[in-house]
Amino acid sequence: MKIFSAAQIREADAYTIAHEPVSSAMLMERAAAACAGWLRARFMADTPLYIFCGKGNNGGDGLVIARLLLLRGYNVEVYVVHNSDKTSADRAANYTLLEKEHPHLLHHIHARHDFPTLAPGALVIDAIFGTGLSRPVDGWVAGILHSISELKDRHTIVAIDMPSGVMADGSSLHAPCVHARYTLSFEFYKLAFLLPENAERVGELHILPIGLHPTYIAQTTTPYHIIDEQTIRTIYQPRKPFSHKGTFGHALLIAGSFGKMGAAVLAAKACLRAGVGLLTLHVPRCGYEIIQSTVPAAMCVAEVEEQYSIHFHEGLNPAYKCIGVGPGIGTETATARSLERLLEAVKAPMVLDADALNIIGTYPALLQKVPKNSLLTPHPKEFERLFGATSDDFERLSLLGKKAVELQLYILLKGRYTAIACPDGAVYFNTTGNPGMATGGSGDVLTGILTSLLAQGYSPKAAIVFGVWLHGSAGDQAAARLSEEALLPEDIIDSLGQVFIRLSPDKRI
Ligand SMILES: NC(=O)C1=CN([C@@H]2O[C@H](COP(=O)(O)OP(=O)(O)OC[C@H]3O[C@@H](n4cnc5c(N)ncnc54)[C@H](OP(=O)(O)O)[C@@H]3O)[C@@H](O)[C@H]2O)[C@@H](O)CC1
Ligand SMILES: [K+]
Repeated sequence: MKIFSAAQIREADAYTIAHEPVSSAMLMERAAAACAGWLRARFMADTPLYIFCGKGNNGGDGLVIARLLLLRGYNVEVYVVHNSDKTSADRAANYTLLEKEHPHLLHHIHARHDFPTLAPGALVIDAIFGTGLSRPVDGWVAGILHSISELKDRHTIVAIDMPSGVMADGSSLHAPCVHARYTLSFEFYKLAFLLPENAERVGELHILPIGLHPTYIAQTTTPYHIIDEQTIRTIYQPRKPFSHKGTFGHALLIAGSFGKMGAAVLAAKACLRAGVGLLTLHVPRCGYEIIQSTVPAAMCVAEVEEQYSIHFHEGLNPAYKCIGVGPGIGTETATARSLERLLEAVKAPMVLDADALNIIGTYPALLQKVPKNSLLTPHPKEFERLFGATSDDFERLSLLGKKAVELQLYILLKGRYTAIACPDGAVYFNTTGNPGMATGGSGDVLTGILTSLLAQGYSPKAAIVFGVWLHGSAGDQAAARLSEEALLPEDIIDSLGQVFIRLSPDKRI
């Protein structure tokens, strides 16, 4: 699913009006009807409802929502926020319509002291600004956004299309914004919704389809995409009946050290469950019995070195189709030296995570030695160590994209919506996964999955997009069974099977 900019959304709007028998007023009606339907399904007609409307089309949506809910007997008051002397035509027409039928329900806000006192338990609809916001809000209008946000703990705030004050395509980190409990947005995710700095403002996000023209959507390019199940189904390759273990590749995982063998065990189990044909683990001496007894399906190469692996660049089996390195290996100087030699020796794309990334953070010259098209999986702190600090999430996203192109690597940035930046400039956001997965070990599971998919012959782009989605989906399956609180990385591994079954329904017994 594509993520469009505010300008492209306006074009989609205009294209739909030009190519379908629908006027801009009808499109507004459609958008408002989708919101009214959503609200009616969740809130009773006697809920006191306050709708704050701006002077643009977002305000127009608010006025139509008011009219539609009044028709259903809802208890509505409308407050027009006079943020501008100008108004849009569709908004003006809907204002006239409402004024004719319900003049006593219309109120006007020209200053902060015009803000009303709300009845207890009220529902507040924020339809002040949407995708047309062109600059940070200031003055008394900023005060109104503030007054709405202050209601958050006592009232339910629902933002229409965007929480007012949030810019669709740029940072509004320090700008006054409405903090909504729910955001009902039309047709597309907006880039701003996917970045952590807006999490508290957007609240629970619902995307409501309003039938924008499919041709415009298909023809228009954007670097930003949401990973959806439809895309995953085109990537996933079900197994053929005459397959054998050689068909699914031989992976090497370099993981674990004294006190961190759990990382190796988790990565190994995930690698196997994600379908690799053969798996070898390279561990220090202290890990040998652990691996042999907990992951019997894997082969194990143990070093003479007791606590840390420092010779993993030596004697690499040419049969390895993919090497994953990092979980729990530690950051000893000798380990770093071995990593450098490994990076010099290997030409095929690898998976680098955790301590491998921390080592590269300490010796940044190593970045240039990472084989092209490798997968790097930093969390935000590791990302900062690798590429430096940024002042907001938009700047960080742009740095992520820039580095992926410059270094010709796939770099993902872990988060609620993990972002995957590709060497061709595309960025994919993943929506699967849940806060239960924010546990030590969850990243090791991802490393195992990615190494497995690369070894099986998935292209680096297919492997990272599929792998991140799979990891999140398995986490969601596990959380549904066990709760987010009780979720352990092992449960993500155990749920991988259910996700594969979901992808290939014909395999169900
Ligand atoms: N295709 C779709 O998805 C559909 C979209 N639809 C809806 O249209 C919405 C977009 O409408 P839009 O373009 O009229 O812009 P909108 O968000 O109402 O803001 C414009 C107002 O903001 C003002 N303003 C701006 N910055 C300001 C500031 N800093 N401080 C103060 N004022 C500021 C600006 O004032 P001006 O700059 O003119 O003085 C003007 O009054 C979209 O979000 C969705 O809700 C549906 O109806 C149909 C299908
Ligand atoms: K809004």
